[in-house]
Amino acid sequence: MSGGSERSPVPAEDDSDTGGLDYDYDDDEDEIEAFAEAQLGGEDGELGFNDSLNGEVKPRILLMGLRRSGKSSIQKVVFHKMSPNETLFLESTNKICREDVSSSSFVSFQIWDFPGQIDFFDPSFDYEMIFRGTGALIFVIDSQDDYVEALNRLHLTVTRAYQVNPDISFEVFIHKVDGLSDDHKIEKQRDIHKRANDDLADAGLEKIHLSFYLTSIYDHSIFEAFSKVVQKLIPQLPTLENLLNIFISNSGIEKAFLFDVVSKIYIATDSSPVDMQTYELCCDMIDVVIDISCIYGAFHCLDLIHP
Ligand SMILES: Nc1nc2c(ncn2[C@@H]2O[C@H](COP(=O)(O)OP(=O)(O)OP(=O)(O)O)[C@@H](O)[C@H]2O)c(=O)[nH]1
Repeated sequence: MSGGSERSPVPAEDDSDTGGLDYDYDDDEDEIEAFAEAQLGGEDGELGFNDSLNGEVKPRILLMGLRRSGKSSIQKVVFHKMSPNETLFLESTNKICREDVSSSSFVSFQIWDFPGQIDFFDPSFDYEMIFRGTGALIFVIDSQDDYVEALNRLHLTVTRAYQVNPDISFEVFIHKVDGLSDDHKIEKQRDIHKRANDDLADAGLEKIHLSFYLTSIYDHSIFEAFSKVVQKLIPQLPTLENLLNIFISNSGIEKAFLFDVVSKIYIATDSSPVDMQTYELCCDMIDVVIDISCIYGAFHCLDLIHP
């Protein structure tokens, strides 16, 4: 997670990095900080999440997990095009960061990035307010670390969140799997899946559904996983899938994705299974398009329009 001072809106010139594509990252860090201080300090419990967010309600995605599990790296790599190696220099975050992601009518949500060390179950911290407006909760587990504590924390987080809002999608990212062999990955996933579900069953909460993903910022797995999380927040998904089915059956095209170009999240695909290699190929092609449009694209067009 980046230090709080680094979480500033993307500067204007960054538009050129995306070929002038419109991407609105709107950080209201001061508001969040004020909220967190108010909540954690217990001095001003009246400041609520929705009060400070200029009235607009977007689906909220929470990024939670222990310290150094990789939450901020995920956000930076997926939404800020940071190179994975640069995340090595990210500082630990000590406050909640909210980010608005609005690049199209389908991709419009907020990401709330929680510092690992925060005790949001502190009685003075209004977690009900947090979970009430949440669409998806991503819990990040560092697969290269001992995950017993992470699983305890996952259980606590999920059960509390479910009590407040049973409609939340619970997504578990078994993260940093780049350091593991294929066999080891499957083994870890199986173990984490079993332990997490056993914990829920012991608490009589087997109706809570957890989705698991093996992720790494060093390959496309993080983009694929985030795509699936975001898709669950898009009410028009069945319609989009149908349209893509019609498209491939009438065009002879093998596979179709509807992409959010800037983040490389795919918003929908036809109903045939997703093959990682095809997805990666499409992502690479998008990078080429972005690079070329940076050189020849909208930026220069704007020069022509407004000389
Ligand atoms: N190998 C590997 N390292 C990763 C991956 N994702 C993140 N990291 C590294 O994990 C470290 C911690 O990442 P952060 O993003 O700062 O973790 P965080 O969960 O935001 O940490 P806090 O701010 O303390 O809560 C950094 O050194 C990252 O480079 C990954 O997929 N694979």
